[in-house]
Formats: sequence, structure tokens, C-alpha cells
Amino acid sequence: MDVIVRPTEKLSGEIGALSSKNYTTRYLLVAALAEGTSTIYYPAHSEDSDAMRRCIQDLGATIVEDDEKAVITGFGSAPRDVAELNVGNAGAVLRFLMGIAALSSEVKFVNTYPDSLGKRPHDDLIDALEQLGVQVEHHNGRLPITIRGGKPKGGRITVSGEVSSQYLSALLFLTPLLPEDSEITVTGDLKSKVVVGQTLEVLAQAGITIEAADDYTSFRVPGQQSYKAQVYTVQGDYPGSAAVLAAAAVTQSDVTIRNLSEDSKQGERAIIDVLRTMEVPLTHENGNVRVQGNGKLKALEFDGDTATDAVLAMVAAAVFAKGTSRFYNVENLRYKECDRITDYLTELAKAGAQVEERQAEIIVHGRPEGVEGGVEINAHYDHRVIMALTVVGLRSRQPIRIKDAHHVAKSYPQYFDHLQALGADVEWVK
Ligand SMILES: O=C(O)C1=C[C@@H](OP(=O)(O)O)[C@@H](O)[C@H](O)C1
Ligand SMILES: C=C(OP(=O)(O)O)C(=O)O
Repeated sequence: MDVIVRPTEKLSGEIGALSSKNYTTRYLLVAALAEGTSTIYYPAHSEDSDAMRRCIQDLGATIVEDDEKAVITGFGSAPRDVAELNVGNAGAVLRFLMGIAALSSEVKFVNTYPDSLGKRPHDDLIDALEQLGVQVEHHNGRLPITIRGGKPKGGRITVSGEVSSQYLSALLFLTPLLPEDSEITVTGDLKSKVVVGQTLEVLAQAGITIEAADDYTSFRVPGQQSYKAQVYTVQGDYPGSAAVLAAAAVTQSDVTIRNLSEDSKQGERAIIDVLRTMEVPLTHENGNVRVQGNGKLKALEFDGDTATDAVLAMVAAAVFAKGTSRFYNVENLRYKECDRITDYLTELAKAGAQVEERQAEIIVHGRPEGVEGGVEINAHYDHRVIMALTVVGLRSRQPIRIKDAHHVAKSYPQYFDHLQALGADVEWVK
């Protein structure tokens, strides 16, 4: 399915934020790793969170769900034997479960998105699991991957943080269940460090003790721990909401998003400060973010690694800013659903944006006068490319057509419904 995005001058109205993807995947996982019954209020419903639901059920968890909550009875430290797991296109789900698969005798992760997740590297996690004596069969560090657990004991593990924080998070979920204590040392410059804070927050809520160095370069994890069954509530999602806020910022708008907590550990809450720095009129009170956009934005410089999943939305806003914006420290955007530097900038340039890439930077020469549009966009299987190009399309002179826009459902299936409710001229077409 494609989406046609037509120029839209005004957006107004109020929506509730979607539920956080990162917290949903984590709560589902820790609930599965507990032996009792946990309740998760307001879990996300999207392809990635459904992938975690499907896989933990395959591994022996039961889930009973209604509109408001998921009630999960876990398998504890003993996942059921399963021949294959299919994580769809979900990177975090894959990496977290590669860790947990070390508790099973043999699990094969299949490759259903050869042109997206199938291209992403997992070498650093494979290397760390091998240090625990786990056997891993892989294709040059990529899917399909078979993990043969063989009862790892724990001990000293070194993991690189250079490419993704998800490898470290995977080890933090696994090691508390091992018979011996573990010492994890992180080498290189840890990317997406803030997301590790979300992992530690959820582990603590699940009753797990971990001693973390302040800079996250080392962790001491006592072994023989057990995850406690708990009641969790999923907060609103900043990365997805960032795209809606960017849309409000580039149009004449009065848009409110509810349920975005001011003290969230999501790094992508930086969208608020970024838009403020860009001089977008905005308030954030009692979890309500209200943007009263006038279409005028000022360029900025920003360390993108602190808000990795909101960078594409920020860049889309910068396309219409006065001046040149620079998003630096973003090399790991190259290892996501697509190469979010080269592929994304190719699509932005097609739409008429003036952008430049460096190995670890995105540079945007803003065009306050708008861009031409009138093109077909390749989504590159990437929900965040789809959301960000939609923002650009709203302020293009000619409509743009985003091919295969259904991949937005990886994290935000209701994205276009939300935009339509705010008055955006967007339409699904076959
Ligand atoms: O741990 C997680 O849930 C995630 C970590 C981040 O990935 P990287 O650590 O690879 O940047 C983020 O981009 C992804 O959407 C979710
Ligand atoms: C990169 C993302 O997800 P993942 O790494 O879990 O596939 C994302 O949601 O933008």
C-alpha cells in the first residue's frame, strides 16, 4: 500500500500518544522471564511489539489480552524448546531474544526481511555470546542465525557498544539468570546510551539487581536471580510522536499530544527541546505537548545519538528551517531498517530538500520557502523514513507518493489515522 501526502496548510486537534515501543518490548520480555503472572497496561500494538508477543508465546509464555492490558504468565528461566523464531523486522526483539535463546538447546532465527533486518549486523552480540560458550551459526554476522545454548554459566564478557546498544541490553536481560555472576565490559563508544537506561529501569522494576558504572562502561550482574511478576504501565512513545510534532512544527498548527511524560527516560523526548531551540511555539505541561506552529523554524546543531529514533523527524523539520542544521554523532543510523543517512537523504533530495551526508553526520540547508515534491518515495522498509517523508510532503508544493507506506506499522500503525484526524491530507492507495 502507498500513501499520497498532499500539501496541507493547517493541522489542529488533540491525540493521545501511541504506547512506547521500547518499553512494550522490554515489559513483555521481563514478564516472560518471570515465573508468575504479570500485567502490562497499555502495551503497544505494532509489528515489532507483536513480534515479541509471538516469540515469547512460542517460547512458552501465555498472554491474555483485552483493550487495556496484557496478562502474561512467564516461562521463567526455562524457555520451551522451539525450532524456529520469527521476529519479523524487529531489531531489538531479535537481539534481546538471541540472548535469551542461550537458555535453550537450539533456536533458529529465520530471515523474513532479507532487504532490511537481513542486512543488519549482529557480530558484536555473537562474539559476546561465544565468550559465554554459546555456539552461534550465522551468515557473516547476519540472519539466519542459530543459537545453541549449552548452559552458559556467566563470567567475564566484553561487548562492543560501537554499533548498537541492543547487544549490551541483550546481555543485561540474560546474565541475571545464569548460575554464576557476570562482569560485562563495554568497549568502544557506546551508542544509544540513553536506551540502556530504559533497560536498567525495567530490570529494576522486575526485581533484578545490577551494578552499573555511571558511564555504562562496566556492569556487575549477580547470577541466580529471578525476574518477579509485576504490574507495569507503558508510557507514551516519544519517537513516533516526534514525527507528529515535527508535522505540527512545519505547518500552521494547534496540535496537542497527550501522555508524553516530562520525566521520561526516552532520549527522544529531546524533540521538545529541539523544537524549542528551533523557535517553534510549544508548551509541555502535565504530559501534554502543545505545538502552535507558524511554519517558521530556525536551524540548529544537535548530537543525534542522544535521541536516535527521533533524528529523522528532526531532520524533516530542519528541511524548512532558516539556515543550515547539522545532526552529528549519528553513524549508527546507517545500521537500522535501512541506511538512515544515505537512503533517507536520497529520498529527501528527490523531494527537493538540500541535504549533505558525512559518515556520521546529516547536514540540512533549510528551505523556508518549501520544497517541490511531486515525486515517488522509496520507503526502504523503514517506518521512520515513511513518517519523516510525510512531514516533508505536507509542506511540498506538489503531492508526494510514498511507496509501501504500510511498513509504518512496524512501530506506529495508526500514524496516518492520527494525521488525518489532525487535518492532514493523506490518503492510502493501492
Ligand atoms: O533497545 C532498544 O529497544 C532500541 C535501541 C536503539 O537501537 P540502537 O541501540 O541500535 O541505536 C533504537 O534505535 C531502537 O529503536 C530500539
Ligand atoms: C531502529 C528501530 O528499531 P529496531 O532496531 O528495534 O529494529 C526503530 O524503531 O527505529
